[in-house]
Amino acid sequence: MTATLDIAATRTGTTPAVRLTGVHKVFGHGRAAVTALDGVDLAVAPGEFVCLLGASGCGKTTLLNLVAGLEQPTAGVISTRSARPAVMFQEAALMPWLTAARNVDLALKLAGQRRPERRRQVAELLDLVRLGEAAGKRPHELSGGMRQRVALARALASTLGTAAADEPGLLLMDEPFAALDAITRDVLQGELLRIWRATGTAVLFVTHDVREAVRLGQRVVLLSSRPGRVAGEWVVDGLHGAPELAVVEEVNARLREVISSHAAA
Ligand SMILES: Nc1ncnc2c1ncn2[C@@H]1O[C@H](COP(=O)(O)OP(=O)(O)OP(=O)(O)O)[C@@H](O)[C@H]1O
Repeated sequence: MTATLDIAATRTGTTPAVRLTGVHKVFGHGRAAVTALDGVDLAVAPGEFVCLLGASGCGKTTLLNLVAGLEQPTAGVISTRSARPAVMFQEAALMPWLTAARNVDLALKLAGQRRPERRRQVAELLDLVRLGEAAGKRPHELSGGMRQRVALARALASTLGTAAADEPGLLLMDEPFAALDAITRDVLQGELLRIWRATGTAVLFVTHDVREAVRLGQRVVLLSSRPGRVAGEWVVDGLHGAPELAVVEEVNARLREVISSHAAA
């Protein structure tokens, strides 16, 4: 979708935080081959918050894994400005034997930070996610929401200490709040927006929840299923109240269309 590329380019006049051009991904071979993504073009501007929305199995995680460098595209090009995109998943996956502070410290260490700076950075990152008081607790002593806060601090830590450290980074989030209860999810969505504004990082956020996508994103990109293609795009920046609800309705309607056309195929 050239429209997507143009939006990202004209917003900043600079290189996008990530750009996918004609990206295909096929798993397996022959009759067993599954085309997960089929010619996806997408760009996220530096500092932009983009939500990638789609039904289960449409290729959202595959796309994120490709951007993270965990998988290679079958065809097409992916370029990222940030040397180390940070990744956050549905499960916090913290080291259970390390405290919250040591989990964040480990990410800083792996990012090449020296010990004297790390102490200050750990404290700053835990403060940023409002967990300063819980620095000495181990994951089993924390609630699900608190564990995700640590995971967020760790993800942000992993973007520090690179050649591009002074540039705003890229945070890839794969349904990070899906396993949380509704109240905690609501709180963490607000926290994420605060942290995004404070850090200026670009965010590519995967969700299957239309309301979450419209609340969080400046732009919502809808993927169709099997194969995953960009099937719609909405600029939703700064919508509140009735306009926000109207867009939720519109995106829901398009999502239903995409799902039913796939079911009929
Ligand atoms: N490693 C793999 N090997 C084979 N097929 C795969 C692999 N990973 C993903 N797929 C297939 O690619 C398609 C897209 O999967 P993906 O996990 O990216 O979807 P998703 O939109 O993230 O789904 P969900 O919302 O359920 O997590 C699916 O048909 C899936 O079965």
